[in-house]
Amino acid sequence: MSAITDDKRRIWDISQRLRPGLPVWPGDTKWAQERTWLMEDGSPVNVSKLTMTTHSGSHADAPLHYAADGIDAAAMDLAPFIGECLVVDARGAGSEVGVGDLPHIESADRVLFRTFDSFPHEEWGSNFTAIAPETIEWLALQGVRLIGTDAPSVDPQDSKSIAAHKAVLEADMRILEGLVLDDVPEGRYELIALPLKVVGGDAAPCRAILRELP
Ligand SMILES: N[C@@H](CC(=O)c1ccccc1NC=O)C(=O)O
Ligand SMILES: [Zn+2]
Ligand SMILES: [Zn+2]
Repeated sequence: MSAITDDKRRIWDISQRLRPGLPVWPGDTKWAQERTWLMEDGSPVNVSKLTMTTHSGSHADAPLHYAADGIDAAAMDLAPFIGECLVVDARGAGSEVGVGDLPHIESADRVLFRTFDSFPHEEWGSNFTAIAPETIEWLALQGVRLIGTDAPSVDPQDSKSIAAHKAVLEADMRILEGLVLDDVPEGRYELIALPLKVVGGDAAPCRAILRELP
């Protein structure tokens, strides 16, 4: 029996399906696919072209997104994106997750927030729950290195200060946005969510999963 099938730990795929019609930030690049080589036309293979925003679906922001001199997706260390995490049910937090919405959090390196009752797979929602900058500062003081959310941003859609992203920058934390956490009970899991190695990328899509801890 291969080691792959031996590992019976449950896996939750917390990634959005990348497809035409994928909801994107208003004004951002829509997801598009085009076949460039077709077997039906005699090509030995099918090949496609993708047009997409770096912030497509479940993705990791790079510091370059919120700091002109920030590092890009290809330069980010991978350690924050692999390891034990805590999933927190923050539904009902309202416009933003405040420190008062947090459970007692001890020794968490990574915290993922669920804010949707049901993830909006088919339509863009502008009134998503952001994360208050004070919450990010507090989590940084607890040693948290990565913050994830099912929302499309840690800041409100109309934010001009992007104070939550700036708090992340100050603490040199990492961000995952657009996760799908509907089927994930609160608790501790192994997170694996590796950003594509996009040189110059201000963000990069991830195939994000959670796995039962050993
Ligand atoms: N996922 C992005 C959303 C974002 O910031 C954004 C994406 C496209 C165009 C503009 C954006 N932000 C503010 O104007 C974020 O990191 O928050
Ligand atoms: Zn983003
Ligand atoms: Zn962001």
